[in-house]
Order: sequence, then structure tokens, then C-alpha cells
Amino acid sequence: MGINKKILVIPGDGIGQEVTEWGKQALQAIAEKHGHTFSFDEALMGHVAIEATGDPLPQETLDKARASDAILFGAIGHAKYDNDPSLKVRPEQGLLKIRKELGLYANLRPIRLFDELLGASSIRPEILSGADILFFRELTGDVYFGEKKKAEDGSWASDLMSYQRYEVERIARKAFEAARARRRKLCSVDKANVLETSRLWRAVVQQIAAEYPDVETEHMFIDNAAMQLVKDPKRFDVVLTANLFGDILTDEASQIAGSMGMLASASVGDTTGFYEPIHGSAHDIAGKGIANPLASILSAALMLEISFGLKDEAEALVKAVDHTLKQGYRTLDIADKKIPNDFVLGTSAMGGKVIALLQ
Ligand SMILES: NC(=O)c1ccc[n+]([C@@H]2O[C@H](COP(=O)([O-])OP(=O)(O)OC[C@H]3O[C@@H](n4cnc5c(N)ncnc54)[C@H](O)[C@@H]3O)[C@@H](O)[C@H]2O)c1
Ligand SMILES: CC(C)[C@H](C(=O)O)[C@@H](O)C(=O)O
Ligand SMILES: [Mg+2]
Repeated sequence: MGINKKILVIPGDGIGQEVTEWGKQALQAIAEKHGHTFSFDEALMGHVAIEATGDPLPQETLDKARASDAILFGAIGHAKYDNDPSLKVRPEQGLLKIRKELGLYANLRPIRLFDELLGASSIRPEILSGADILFFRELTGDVYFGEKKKAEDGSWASDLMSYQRYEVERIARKAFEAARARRRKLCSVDKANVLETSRLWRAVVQQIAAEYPDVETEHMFIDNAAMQLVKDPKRFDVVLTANLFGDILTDEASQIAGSMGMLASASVGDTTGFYEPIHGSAHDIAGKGIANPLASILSAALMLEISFGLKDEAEALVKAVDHTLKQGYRTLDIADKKIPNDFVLGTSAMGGKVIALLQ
């Protein structure tokens, strides 16, 4: 029996406008093929929302988000703000606010390496082969959401880093449950040799670990983790970490998968699931039609599996991506020198290849 779902699409800024169309089309193709009914609405966030309404997260977007069964998001950001730190209203505020308002405290970032991309990475194939990591990045706490202060005369500024015990507990439980369903290994990453928040983090994770004696738990400092990730990515299964550390480590981990354009994510918690590539609006390539749409398509697959429980359909999407890569097609970011020119595709052509396999 087919299911009915309301999906809100928020393309956002820059390449968000270009790639999100393909995540949406993938969902549409899956619905048609498998007898589901997905209805789509669209809303503004980020720079486009500031331009249209003065607000990076208009109330209308938040209302639509609350009324939907899942959200497909692209990216926000604009060079204008990155180049002018004095601007008070900023696109990123929209993304942070929607995460907080929807209670999306757990950001799952799978590092999935497609076999075909082994040679595309700058990391040696023998180091990469078999790497498969699931990051649990805490998403609604940490220094991102602590009090911000600055002196009028510009002589100092501060951001408060803080965590509540319950914030660590709830994401730790989710991460341990996931580890149980995978290879039963969990690495919690912190900076407990320096930070009070990390000492709280470590104590809470140790306490939750006692409830999961079947999961092999280790604690690692963030600086070491950043190094181990590229030295020996296969040593990791589930990685649990705080908001800022998770942000940085997962961009680094994109090099295990080959490119930022390959990494999808699911933000979940109290309410509607929110699905987005981990990349940003990519000013350097925005408007050129060359962005990799696969992270958006893989984010749609996470939506099917996590929010809608459609495991087979999610797998069909991942297989279509895999098959497209096996056919030899690449966007520029994942094309090594050996790929013939006519197999290097733009955003729409690449998205179209995946959709064709779903029909
Ligand atoms: N979730 C988000 O919306 C999000 C995430 C990160 C950055 N940002 C914002 O995006 C803007 C640009 O930030 P940045 O340059 O540091 O990070 P970015 O992720 O936008 O880009 C980093 C690099 O990766 C490349 N890249 C990213 N996605 C790609 C894709 N799909 N295909 C091919 N190449 C891709 C870019 O071309 C760039 O060289 C900033 O304003 C930042 O605040 C938003
Ligand atoms: C744009 C920014 C607020 C965001 C973050 O730091 O969470 C981004 O880098 C991400 O990874 O989604
Ligand atoms: Mg980031």
C-alpha cells in the first residue's frame, strides 16, 4: 500500500538552488514507481529569504516546516555576508534557528564510499577501501547556541560554550542504538583534557556506555581524531561528537567519500526530519551548473528510510547513484584525470542519469 506524505522543499542559496531540484525529482520518481503520493511545497530560507522578507527564517517557512512530514533542504549562504562580518542579519541564522525550533538535536552524517570513487580521492585506495562511518553530530547545543557578546569598540568578543547533561544523554543514546545495529563500535570525540563541556560530555557518555556493554566504546581527543580519520578511517564505525567538532570532522571526512558533493545528512529529534547535503552554497561554483547533485539525492534516500520507513525505496535510490557511477558518469568534483570528457557531466545531466534509472 502506498503512503501519503507532505514534503517541504527549501532550496536556499547558491548551489542549494541547483542541486535540491534533483533530490526532489528523485523523491517524485520513487513515489511514481512505488505507488506513493508525495506532495511538495516550497519555502524560503537564507539570503533569498532576507532579500524577500528581511528575515532569514520567515514565520511562513517555520509554519510550513511544522506542518510537513519531512523537509528537503539545499544550502544557505552568500559571499556578501562572508565578506562583511559587521552585518547583523545573516543567512546562517535561518538554518540555526530552524534546527533549534524543530528540536533537530541529532545530525546523522554517513560517510559512504562508493567503490567507483576509490580512485577519485586524494587518499590512497588501500587506506580507504572498506571505510564506512556514521557520524552523530550534536546539532542544537554547544558554542553555536551559547550567549554571544562583543564590545562596542570591537576590542573583544565571546561565544559561550555550554552543554546540559540531557543534551548529551539523548544523542548518546541514539548513537549507541545505531552502533548496536552496525559493527558495535562507538568512538566519542571530545576535548576533555581542556574543556569543562567535554568533561561533562565524557562523563555522560561513559555512563550511557554502561547500558550498552555489547558496544566497544572509546574516547578520543578531537585533535587526534582529526588525524586518525585520514590515517586509518577503517578504525571508525559510529563517531559521536559535539556540534562544532562534528561540523569540522565531517567536512574532513568528505575526503573519504571523495567530495563534499557526496555527503548527505539527516537531522532528527523531536519533530519533522530535516534532510540536507553537508555542503554549503559554494560561491566558487554557484550558477555554473556544475555542482554535484548526488548529496541531495542521497539526502532524499535518508528521508525515505528514516522519516518514512521506506527502506527498499531508499536502497533503490542509493543503487541508482551507485549504478550511475558504475556507468562512468562523474561531476567535476569526483572526476579524476582518466575520465573521458564526455562522461564529465553538469548538475542537470548527472541528476537526469540517476532519475532515468529510477523510472
Ligand atoms: N548547510 C549549509 O547550508 C552550509 C554548510 C556549509 C557552509 N555554508 C555556507 O556556504 C557558504 C560557502 O561556504 P564554504 O565555501 O566554506 O563551504 P561549501 O561547502 O559551500 O564549499 C566548500 C568547497 O566544496 C565545494 N563543493 C561543495 N558542495 C559541492 C557540490 N555539491 N559539488 C561540487 N563541489 C562542491 C565548493 O565548490 C567549495 O570548493 C558560506 O556562506 C557558508 O556559511 C552553508
Ligand atoms: C552554515 C553553518 C551554520 C552550518 C553549521 O555549522 O552547522 C554548516 O557548516 C553545516 O555543516 O551545516
Ligand atoms: Mg559545515
